[in-house]
Amino acid sequence: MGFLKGSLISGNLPLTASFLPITVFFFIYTFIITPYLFGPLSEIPNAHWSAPLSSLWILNLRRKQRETFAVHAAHQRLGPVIRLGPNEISVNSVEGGIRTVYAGGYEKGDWYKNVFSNYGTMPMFAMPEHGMHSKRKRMMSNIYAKSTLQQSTSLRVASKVLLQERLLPRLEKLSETGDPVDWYEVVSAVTMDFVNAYIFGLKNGSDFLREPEKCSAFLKSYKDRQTYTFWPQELRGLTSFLQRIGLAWILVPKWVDEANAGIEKWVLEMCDNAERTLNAIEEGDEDESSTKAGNYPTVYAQMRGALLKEHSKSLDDSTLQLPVGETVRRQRLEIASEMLDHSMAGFDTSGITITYLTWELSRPHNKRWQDKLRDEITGLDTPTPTPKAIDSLPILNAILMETLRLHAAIPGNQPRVTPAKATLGGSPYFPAEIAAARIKHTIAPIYPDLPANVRVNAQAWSLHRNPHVFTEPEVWNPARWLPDSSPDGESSDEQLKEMSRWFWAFGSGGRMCVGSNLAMQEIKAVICLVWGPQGFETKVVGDAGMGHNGGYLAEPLGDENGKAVMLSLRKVGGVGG
Ligand code: HEM
Repeated sequence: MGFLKGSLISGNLPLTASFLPITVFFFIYTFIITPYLFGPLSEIPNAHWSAPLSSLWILNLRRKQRETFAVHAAHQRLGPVIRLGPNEISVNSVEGGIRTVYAGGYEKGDWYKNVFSNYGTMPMFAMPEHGMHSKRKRMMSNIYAKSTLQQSTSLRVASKVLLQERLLPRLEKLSETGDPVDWYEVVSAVTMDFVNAYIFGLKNGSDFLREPEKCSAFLKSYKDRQTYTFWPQELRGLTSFLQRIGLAWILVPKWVDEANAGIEKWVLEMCDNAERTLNAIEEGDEDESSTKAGNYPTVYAQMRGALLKEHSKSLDDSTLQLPVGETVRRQRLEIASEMLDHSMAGFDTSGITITYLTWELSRPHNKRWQDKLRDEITGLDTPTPTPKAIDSLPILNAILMETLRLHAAIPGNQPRVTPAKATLGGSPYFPAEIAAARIKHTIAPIYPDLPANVRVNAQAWSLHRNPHVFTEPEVWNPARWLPDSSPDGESSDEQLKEMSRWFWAFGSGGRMCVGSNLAMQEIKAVICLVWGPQGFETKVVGDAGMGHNGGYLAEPLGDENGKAVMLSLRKVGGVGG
């Protein structure tokens, strides 16, 4: 036996010795040499030395919400197309970049679906594929068109009530006490009430402006949840596995689910209230007076009507038609999921924008812009100008555009997935001016075709900081958005055109923000109130919390007390205009 054992062991040795180097070489070749040198993405510069081998580097940054800055630094070092992981790249150019990736063909994939579904059903923002998405978008686009918004009686009335009767008295009271004002919290209340008034009608929406404690509690729980989206979004498999064995709480605490359920319950109540308003109108108990009072649930009614139309069109036999109430009841959660998304997508992005805009305007070195803005708005000669009149103010527009550029509320990556036979676009034969632009890093180099299912990202943070398009990109300078033919302007028509091509605060293509016109109208109306004829002089008294979050959203990080920017308000305008 001893002999047999000995011979077996000694007989194995040469075999292991000859296989070991081959196995090691095989592994090195497959998992290190190939991804580095021969893989389809191997020509693209690596943002980190480990990028061809593993996603750990980028995942770690995402978990800490510091990705935006690291990716930007890599683009500055390595050019407009970089590799973030074995199967992931980032682009930072218009030609050979966002123009191709976001024009259609590249789908959203599961990244959005994994966290932006509500009540177990997807709103259009989360829909992975073009077909179902474009059908839904067609249903909703018209009510968010600029002309619809400017002419909406319900929105005009709601806007007047919110600004004149709720925001103004609150700001006046705060200015009288002389206490520093937590501005991010105040504007989050305005933007939440505003978007909800358009979706559900004034009386059915939120009333955070008059219920500051409720607003504070909501904001805290809404923000605290945010960091936990990393797990289902980036590591779906692991999160689902832990869910199946009842251990999901290791990654995502139970209170996060409870907070999500609380938001769903709240939005469902607003939907049910909106439904009651519509029923009252349909039954003749309420008439156009509900519109006159700002109570018409415009967005809710649009989706409900579109789904009812779709339902009746889908039936060959009209006798199969269900009563309206029953059809709506069956579609209750589908409508609520879409409304929840618009409410949440609308309030925080606009609130973040107004917060950064106010911060910039209230810093001592930007005082001249605050003065110019006040002069421009008071020139309108009415405390309640129409949205059209407000929209025509060039300095106001320049201040807002510059804020959306430097402090885009969604500056982070917007992932898409390559289809089969994907390319980043561009032509291998480029004329002299394109070659010159290429040298300046404004156009991506041409890389070979990309394989299917590669994650491709772009981020507004980097697109908005291209020094060849935006001179001194880190400086907040509204003058760049004004033509050099105007007294305060700096840019030629050509420069203005080029900056607009690179402006990406609302994304681009078929998945571009549906609420951009609402956001612009609402933000401009708030600015007109704060610095208009009834308005205030604002100064920063504390801004340690104004650092940007480096994740998908860029809300201010907050100081040790969670405060973003503290302002002093001094009433300088006349009461009642
Ligand atoms: C300053 C304010 C806003 C900014 C900066 C902003 C930005 C964006 C961006 C960048 C996207 C594309 C995101 C992606 O593909 O990952 C988007 C989509 C979207 N936004 Fe906004 N947004 C703002 C206000 C609003 C408002 C007020 C609403 C309310 C209706 C809204 C509703 C939506 C919806 C529903 C989508 C998804 C569109 C689709 O899937 O086709 N947003 N937004």
